[in-house]
Amino acid sequence: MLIINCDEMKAMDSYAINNIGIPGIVLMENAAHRVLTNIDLDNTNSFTIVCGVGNNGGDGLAIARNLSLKYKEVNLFIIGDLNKGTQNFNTNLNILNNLGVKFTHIATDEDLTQLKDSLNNSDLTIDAIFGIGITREVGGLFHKTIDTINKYSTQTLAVDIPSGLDGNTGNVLGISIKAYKTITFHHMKKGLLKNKDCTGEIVVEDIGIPDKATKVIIENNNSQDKQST
Ligand SMILES: NC(=O)C1=CN([C@@H]2O[C@H](COP(=O)(O)OP(=O)(O)OC[C@H]3O[C@@H](n4cnc5c(N)ncnc54)[C@H](O)[C@@H]3O)[C@@H](O)[C@H]2O)[C@@H](O)CC1
Ligand SMILES: [K+]
Repeated sequence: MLIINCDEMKAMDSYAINNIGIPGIVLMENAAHRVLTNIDLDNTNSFTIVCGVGNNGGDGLAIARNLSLKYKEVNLFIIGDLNKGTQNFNTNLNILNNLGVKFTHIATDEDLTQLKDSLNNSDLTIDAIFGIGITREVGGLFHKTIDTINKYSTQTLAVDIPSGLDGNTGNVLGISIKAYKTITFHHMKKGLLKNKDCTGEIVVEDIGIPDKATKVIIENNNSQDKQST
């Protein structure tokens, strides 16, 4: 099994998008479908989905759409500055708006009460707050949101990486989602293997990034390592 770090994953995503020409939104849609195949949809009917405003959040929005198209009960929450959404996050949010799928923006502590009620009444929680793009310790309302999810969710499925976990080291950056299952994309990330307490079972899913992207990035890194020794 190939085990990679977050920078390598970002470089592979970028190579697939910019050099091979696969639009990021296609990878995002594939990611959403791969998450869905890991859910027992016959026995899971109500969902709380919590999204950040990066591409991990975009995955969460695509999952929300696909579930609502299957007539599942979806309670969608978004945390973060809505003016700073990534392009693919915004594309998915626009589709949801056009479909009339509503969301709650977690902007104050009071919004956590609604989150708590939703978590108490859902069969499954989907964590799409942060993935490989986490850059610092989790504080403030993000910290409280993750804490609320850990306290009230019956079971939480993490998209790519449990939010708050450092995908390279497995360290908890202040607080982390405790998932029963993590669906990670393309290849295993180093940090996931170091913190089973947060990841639960780990499943690696193919989202359509060609092997060529993996090979080019690994070869580049190997030749840089040789040059620096
Ligand atoms: N690059 C791509 O096109 C693809 C990305 N994918 C998904 O996108 C993820 C990576 O997306 P991004 O690079 O946008 O990063 P993330 O979505 O993981 O996180 C970035 C967002 O989190 C914020 N942030 C980071 N640390 C924070 C902290 N401690 N407190 C508060 N806010 C914080 C950033 O300001 C930014 O808004 C992957 O994990 C995967 O789930 C997949 O959709 C496949 C395609
Ligand atoms: K996540």
